Amino acid sequence: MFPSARLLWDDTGVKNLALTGGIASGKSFAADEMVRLCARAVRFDSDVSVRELLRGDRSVIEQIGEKFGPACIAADGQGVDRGGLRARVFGDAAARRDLERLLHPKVREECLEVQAKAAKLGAPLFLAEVPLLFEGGFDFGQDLNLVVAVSRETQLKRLSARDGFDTGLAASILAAQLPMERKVLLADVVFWNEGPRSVLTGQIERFLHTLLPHER
Ligand SMILES: CC(C)(COP(=O)(O)OP(=O)(O)OC[C@H]1O[C@@H](n2cnc3c(N)ncnc32)[C@H](O)[C@@H]1O)[C@@H](O)C(=O)NCCC(=O)NCCS
Ligand SMILES: Nc1ncnc2c1ncn2[C@@H]1O[C@H](COP(=O)(O)OP(=O)(O)OP(=O)(O)O)[C@@H](O)[C@H]1O
Repeated sequence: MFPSARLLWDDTGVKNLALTGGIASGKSFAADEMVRLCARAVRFDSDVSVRELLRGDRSVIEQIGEKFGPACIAADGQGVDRGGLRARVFGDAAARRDLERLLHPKVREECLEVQAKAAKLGAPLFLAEVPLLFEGGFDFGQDLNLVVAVSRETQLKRLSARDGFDTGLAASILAAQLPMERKVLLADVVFWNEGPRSVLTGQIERFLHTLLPHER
């Protein structure tokens, strides 16, 4: 059965959605729009979870210092220097996998906690943004995998406008991710974000209207 068929008929319980895409494809914008359009939705953002671990989890910070060196620790020693760590892991696949092994179980644990809270609250929707959903086999029993997709050209343009990364770094981050075409094939639902923001908003409005016709 097409996975969304059950969701469309079943009006009870929280609908669990995973949202992914490539770097700078528009995941955060799409998630912002989903929670704006569905006020009772509960959201979890893996990138925010990672940032909190890198800022405040003493054991994570110490292990990163030991594994990847002092250039990855902030000058005041209070957290991880994300720029330093980015430069370290996107040039070295083994280091990146090591970092993922340290962080991903913690991110998933937090995701499951927020998901349990959403169910307890009786939220209609739980939305988890997981950039490496397919690469990492991230599974929280989601009903649907949503992908926000753009062409590589647009992705690189938006990434460089937002973060100012040089082309070498941008290419190595993209090389660490499944190609967008693969993500699109693995998706249950694709949002195409090549056009203006209003076009993505329109796609999300229609999707939510179909999934949750009684929710505003
Ligand atoms: C390398 C780090 C320090 C860079 O931090 P920064 O603040 O610049 O980026 P941020 O965390 O906001 O991630 C931005 C985007 O980069 C891409 N990205 C991040 N980590 C990875 C990775 N391991 N592999 C491929 N792409 C990645 C994703 O598209 C993500 O949405 C940070 O991304 C990190 O610790 N990554 C490892 C943890 C991880 O795998 N995170 C992905 C979600 S679980
Ligand atoms: N349709 C659009 N038109 C123009 N700019 C856009 C559009 N959608 C998103 N952007 C811009 O592109 C950049 C990337 O979008 P966003 O941060 O939502 O992507 P992301 O997938 O969450 O990124 P990351 O992988 O780094 O977490 C941002 O600067 C955002 O404002």
